[in-house]
Amino acid sequence: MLAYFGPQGTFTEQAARAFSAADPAHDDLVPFDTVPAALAAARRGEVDAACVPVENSVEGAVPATMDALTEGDPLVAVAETVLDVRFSVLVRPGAGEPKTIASHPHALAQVRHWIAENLPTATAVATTSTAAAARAVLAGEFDAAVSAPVAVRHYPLEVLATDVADVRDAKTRFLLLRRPGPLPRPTGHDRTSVVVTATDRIGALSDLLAELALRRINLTRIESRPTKGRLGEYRFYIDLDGHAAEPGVGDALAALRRHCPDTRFLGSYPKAEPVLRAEAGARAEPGGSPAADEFVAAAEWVASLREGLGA
Ligand SMILES: O=C(O)C(=O)C[C@]1(C(=O)O)C=C[C@@H](O)C=C1
Repeated sequence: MLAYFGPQGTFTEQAARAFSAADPAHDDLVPFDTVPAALAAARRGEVDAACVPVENSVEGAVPATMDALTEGDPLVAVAETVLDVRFSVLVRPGAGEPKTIASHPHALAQVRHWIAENLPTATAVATTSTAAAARAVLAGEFDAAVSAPVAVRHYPLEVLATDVADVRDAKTRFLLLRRPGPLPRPTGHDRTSVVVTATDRIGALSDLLAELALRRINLTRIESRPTKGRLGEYRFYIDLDGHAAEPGVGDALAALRRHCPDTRFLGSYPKAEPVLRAEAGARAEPGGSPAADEFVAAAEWVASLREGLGA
């Protein structure tokens, strides 16, 4: 069973269907109304895995996911997928000019200009998800919903506009998370995610990042969120190229853990779009760690010293 951030008709449901198509073990999809609820079901073992959004190319990180990943028992990502995001605006059949337009805050932020141009008098209202907005429009709570195009299959509404997006080629990345277990096998196009809390001292963050640079590991994303403890104390969510099974990445993870004992591993998993990232100039070589051979050779050398076989 696979939990997803629902209800039915969210973009996350589409992502969950992509994961389920790739792995027939996930043929039973169960919607949850919030990201924390979907992740909690995976933590309790009620479902095998949970699918949640993690970042959008226009609006950035999904804070609900970031917070829920560090609160409670660990979960690790085993796969990711990226979806194109374009919206449909749905209304009740025969309704007049919408006075209210509802959606997930990330979705509203991606159609702000469209609303200003096409429904200038409508008030935007936040709902828990794009599909929750469609459900609320059906119930008469709001007049229009900014939804995933598939939502109209689940809710008998009329399509006022399709292909709505202020930014062309917007994309959202989704993770498939489960309780810690054997890692997916390295593919040569992997990503590793980790959360660290940097202590409040000069150079703390730079020291952490230097551990990656020294090992020639490409950092693909860094986001911060407050720890919610002291003002000014932050967690850093780090994505890097490579797999924990690779010597250089494993070595870097150990170094991060030495700096920061509450480092939380969030998984090593195949990248959804290795070619696009490479084209963007993030890195030319496939595989996580260009220096993998050097790490193996150096570790073998140290092992031989310890055995008294080398110098
Ligand atoms: O509400 C949904 O349909 C979702 O799946 C969530 C979400 C998001 O969190 O960004 C996913 C993709 C879109 O960017 C808008 C909303």
